[in-house]
Amino acid sequence: MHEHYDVIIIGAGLAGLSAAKVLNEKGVNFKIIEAASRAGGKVLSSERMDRYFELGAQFVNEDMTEMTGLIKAAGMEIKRTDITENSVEIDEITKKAVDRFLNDIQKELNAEMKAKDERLSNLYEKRIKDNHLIKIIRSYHSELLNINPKYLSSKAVVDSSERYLSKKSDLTHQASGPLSNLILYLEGISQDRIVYNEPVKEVFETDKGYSVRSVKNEYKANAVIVAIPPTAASRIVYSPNLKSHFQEALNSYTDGAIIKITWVYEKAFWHRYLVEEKVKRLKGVIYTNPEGIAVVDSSKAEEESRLTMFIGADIAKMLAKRDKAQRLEFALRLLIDVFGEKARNYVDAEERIWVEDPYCGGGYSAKIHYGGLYNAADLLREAYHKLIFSSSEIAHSFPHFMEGAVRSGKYAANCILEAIDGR
Ligand SMILES: Cc1cc2nc3c(=O)[nH]c(=O)nc-3n(C[C@H](O)[C@H](O)[C@H](O)COP(=O)(O)OP(=O)(O)OC[C@H]3O[C@@H](n4cnc5c(N)ncnc54)[C@H](O)[C@@H]3O)c2cc1C
Repeated sequence: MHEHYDVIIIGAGLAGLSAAKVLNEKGVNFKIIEAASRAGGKVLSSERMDRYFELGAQFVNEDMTEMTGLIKAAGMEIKRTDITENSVEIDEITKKAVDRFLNDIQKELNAEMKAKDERLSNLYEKRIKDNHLIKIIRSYHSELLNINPKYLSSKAVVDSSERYLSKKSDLTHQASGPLSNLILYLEGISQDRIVYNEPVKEVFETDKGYSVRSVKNEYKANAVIVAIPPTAASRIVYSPNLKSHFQEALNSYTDGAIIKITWVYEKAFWHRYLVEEKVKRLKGVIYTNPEGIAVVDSSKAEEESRLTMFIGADIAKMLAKRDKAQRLEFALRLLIDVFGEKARNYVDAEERIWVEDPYCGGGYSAKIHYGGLYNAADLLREAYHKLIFSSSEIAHSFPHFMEGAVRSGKYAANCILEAIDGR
């Protein structure tokens, strides 16, 4: 006999754990089925005796109220990232500031992106004459969207950027301690109702509800929340009615690719950098060659000095195949090109390759490819009978961020509560 649950949640990332928190408050009998041996998904801290690194998500801002609330509930504070108004992003080749330029061009492009769907790269390659500027924009998009812009739907990109409901940068704040504390806090709420190491393979609608089959077990429930990235969800087998309703929307997404490397230094040598004959503080470096790499000052105010490099899209896929020493040397060489040999004198470093992670989507998040349904998120976030999808990608607000995942999980749980008995 299989135990019958009110709700099965597939995935114990932030979306799934946040959905579980709502269901727990309403006394619902639920179970979470997680593919990996740990909860948290793309939130992952590596902790050592003397320091920790955030290997996945790290930054928040003050408009991300669900996340700031959870960080405090988990016993931590919100700390400022050590960047100032005066900080700039520079282009590695021309050594000119690029962030203002990128903002201006983005506003112009957004209007055109909305009008007609195109491959994102076509949009600016047709309109911008300067090849170097094209490279900067391509590099910027490859890192930020972690997919080569030639594969992406421009309309979907602008649609999700409009759902980022903040005028502030997403880098301004961080938790005072490891985000794994937040995951532990949420896991504690669901306690023994999470099973690990059980990738879900099949979801079938039956006369009595749903049958969810993992690699080891079959679970029965009245309702299901599929709280995993849409690309991971597209690899599950569904009963014919679910397949015909959702599969096209799920197949509209493509996985990202990202590698994150963080170095710790004794001194923040990037605090005094000559940009266009003025000493500026660097907030990030956009490299134009190779494409798709950005570096940010990830230090927290009054804490040790850190630089974090994000390597996105094609270059991330290429570097993922090299061994660790080769990859770190390649990344370090880029820092040395910009900052000189002092970049070599780091005291500690940590990397994480997310590329081709089968369950977390490979990058910051999955994105809608050109030719897919640009409004796939709208379809996926509406319940069909008693099944609903949830993930940072499809959130109404702050998609692709932790905040979006939490909001999406809460929203999905409330929809399902309504569907099962109006609680
Ligand atoms: C390097 C990196 C840096 C980032 N930086 C930031 C940042 O600074 N700020 C920010 O806000 N966001 C950041 N993000 C994005 C943020 O991590 C995500 O938006 C958020 O964590 C996604 O949560 P989720 O629950 O939607 O999905 P996930 O975290 O992907 O969780 C999905 C869960 O479902 C499980 N799963 C998948 N398939 C199955 C299956 N078939 N059966 C069972 N379980 C399954 C997975 O194992 C995983 O545990 C970053 C991401 C990365 C990778």
